Amino acid sequence: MKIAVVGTGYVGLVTGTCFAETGNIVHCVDVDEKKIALLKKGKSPIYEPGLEVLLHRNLREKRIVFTTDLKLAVDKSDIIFLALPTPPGEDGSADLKYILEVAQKLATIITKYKIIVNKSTVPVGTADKVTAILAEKLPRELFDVVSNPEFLREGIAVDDFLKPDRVVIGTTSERAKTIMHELYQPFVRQGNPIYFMDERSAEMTKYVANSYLAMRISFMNEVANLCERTGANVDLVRIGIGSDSRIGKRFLFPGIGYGGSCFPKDVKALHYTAKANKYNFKLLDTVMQVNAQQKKILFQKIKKYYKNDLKGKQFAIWGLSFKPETDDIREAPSLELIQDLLDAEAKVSVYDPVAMGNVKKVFGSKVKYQKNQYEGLKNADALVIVTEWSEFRNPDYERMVKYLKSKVIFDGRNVYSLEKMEELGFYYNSIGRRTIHGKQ
Ligand SMILES: NC(=O)C1=CN([C@@H]2O[C@H](COP(=O)(O)OP(=O)(O)OC[C@H]3O[C@@H](n4cnc5c(N)ncnc54)[C@H](O)[C@@H]3O)[C@@H](O)[C@H]2O)C=CC1
Ligand SMILES: O=C(O)[C@H]1O[C@H](OP(=O)(O)OP(=O)(O)OC[C@H]2O[C@@H](n3ccc(=O)[nH]c3=O)[C@H](O)[C@@H]2O)[C@H](O)[C@@H](O)[C@@H]1O
Repeated sequence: MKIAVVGTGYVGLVTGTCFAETGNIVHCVDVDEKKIALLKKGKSPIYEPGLEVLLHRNLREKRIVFTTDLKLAVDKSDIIFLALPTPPGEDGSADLKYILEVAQKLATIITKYKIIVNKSTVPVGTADKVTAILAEKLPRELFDVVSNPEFLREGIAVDDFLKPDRVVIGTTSERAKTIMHELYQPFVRQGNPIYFMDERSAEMTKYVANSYLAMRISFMNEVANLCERTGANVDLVRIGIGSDSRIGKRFLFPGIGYGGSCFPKDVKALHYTAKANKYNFKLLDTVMQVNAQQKKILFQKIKKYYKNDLKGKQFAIWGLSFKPETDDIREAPSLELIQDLLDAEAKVSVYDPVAMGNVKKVFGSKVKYQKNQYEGLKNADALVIVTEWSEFRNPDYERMVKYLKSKVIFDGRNVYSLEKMEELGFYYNSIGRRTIHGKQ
């Protein structure tokens, strides 16, 4: 099949590459010339495990083409995916300007039947808005607008796209349904379902999935805070409840709040949709409040330990991205923590396997960037673990003990067992578990 993907960010690039991988001819379009130049050379502008291998293969086989020319891509394709940003506006609503601008352009380019697919996360009613824009200039039989939300996670995006738990397709057009069904067949061969529904329900499904997951995290963060106050261990509670198949084991990890480009913005956007429809969605308010509070939890623990005097104290931070296996720092808890530490006149040195370049763009020379995880520990008053990268899980404890000025760890991700920390004599303060006071 012939496909265009407009927008080559996290979603567009993975979508385009995976469609090419199943034999389709894909034209990927972006307005960012630098990105397109890199991609033409087979270099991914984002860190996403496994992506570059597929990119190289499909470039070599000429199944994927990168261009800044929207008309060329549309002329060569039958299905046009929109994988454009939908950032939050001032009021929390999803800003649709990128989608609607491209829809205006498509209305002047399309000359034969095309399916326009909203891959971006867009509020209920967006398919109707795009349809209305196209219908101003085009006869109705020349296009269908489909909602096909994406559920991939960064860091495991290729796998998620190639083997989705389900594919959701919102369309009431039989013609579009048949084509979309054929396109997605290679991805659901293991028996995972394609759910066809109307456009509005598909649009709503995406926001509800993200908001529900965000709610689970906020719920577990509150449980963790209560566990700390009652002497229970949240990790044991998590295992205890997760084995109930009605609850499930996944996405119950407490931490320092959800970040990333999607949960924060999508919860806000659903909240806005509720408000716009005169519905007071109380749970969503709480999900956001709890998350904002949880993002401060490590800083509060640190402040308490040092009795509010952080001036001149030196902290080594491990992990900056909003989660492991990505260089994405959008809404990452690390950013807020670093800013709070700097405001308190502490010294901060950081290490992350892939996200340091992005953090440098935010903090410049205000913090020290270390070439490995141990360097920053030299003379540091404490280690602070913010992102649970695998390489932090089984570290060289001897070096840690040797380098750190004091054996103090604040762990926002429960990376170490309490027994190990006790054995090594660390002061160890984690989330939802008792504090180990250690031997200094
Ligand atoms: N990042 C993620 O893991 C997921 C994101 N989504 C949704 O997918 C959408 C896209 O998200 P990301 O890929 O993360 O965004 P992104 O910001 O990484 O990529 C968007 C791309 O669109 C390009 N662009 C902007 N205007 C353009 C135009 N007029 N023509 C062509 N290209 C243009 C930008 O240059 C950029 O490369 C959002 O609605 C997001 O909520 C959905 C599922 C997962
Ligand atoms: O719409 C999107 O963009 C995507 O948003 C999330 O994916 P992503 O943001 O890549 O990352 P997640 O793995 O969901 O993690 C989000 C945040 O929640 C936190 N988290 C996750 C799981 C958990 O148990 N506890 C927890 O605190 C992570 O640390 C991270 O900050 C969803 O999981 C995807 O299904 C969705 O497609």
